[in-house]
Amino acid sequence: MTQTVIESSGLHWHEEPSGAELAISLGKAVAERLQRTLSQADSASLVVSGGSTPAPVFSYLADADIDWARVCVTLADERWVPPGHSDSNETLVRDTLLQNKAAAASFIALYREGVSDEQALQQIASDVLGMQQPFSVVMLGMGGDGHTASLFPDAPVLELSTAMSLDNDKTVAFMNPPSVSQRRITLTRACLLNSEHRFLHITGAGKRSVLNAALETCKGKTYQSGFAPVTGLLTEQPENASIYWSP
Ligand SMILES: O=C1O[C@H](COP(=O)(O)O)[C@@H](O)[C@H](O)[C@H]1O
Repeated sequence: MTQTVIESSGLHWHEEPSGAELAISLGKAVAERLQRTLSQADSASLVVSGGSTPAPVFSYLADADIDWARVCVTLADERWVPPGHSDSNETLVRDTLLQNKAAAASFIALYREGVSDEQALQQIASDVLGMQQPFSVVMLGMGGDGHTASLFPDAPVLELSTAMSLDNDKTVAFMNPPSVSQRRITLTRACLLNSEHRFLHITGAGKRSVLNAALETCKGKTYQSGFAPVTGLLTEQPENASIYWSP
């Protein structure tokens, strides 16, 4: 593994030659962080992302020797589709992470059925805030447009600015970015930043360029309108954030 510190931001960059090796390095780092919390507290909390990138890390973690019965897992964001749908992040997590040893972990779903939006937001906030705080580990991904979780750059201005505001005391928010077909629900930036450590997991030259351009634009400054949302999860307490990348 190659490890460097990005000079302009102080962020730690970890690089492996392949996605399979990256999944192992990242899986080990996440497992160590969970163990660290479990050695100091009754329970640990793990926030994970969905999409196409994290499946190999989830499979690694599913076999990790951790007291999973003391770990609670939730999602950074969800597509508003029921479990079982091919786009459901919950389904990905259940099929890849919550297997084998990790099947003993508890899971808080973001998708809720049969309740109003307001009730869903209240229930999720209450469940998520019941997890070990600050979160032991937050695992983030990034889309080619610079979104992370479901904090999309093209979301309606008020939705995005509220979800990104550090003065926002809401835990979770609905997002309606026109670039994607489904409505989204996401943990807010303030909620995600309340974490011991954030790992950003990205692969491919394209995403590396997007991230580098985003970091160059923001120059380590706190998030403001016009910056790629992903930077808002990296430039605050950069010592508590690491980027894991492979081609
Ligand atoms: O839609 C989403 O996109 C991001 C990135 O996904 P990827 O497929 O490009 O890895 C993901 O982190 C997020 O959880 C997901 O809902």
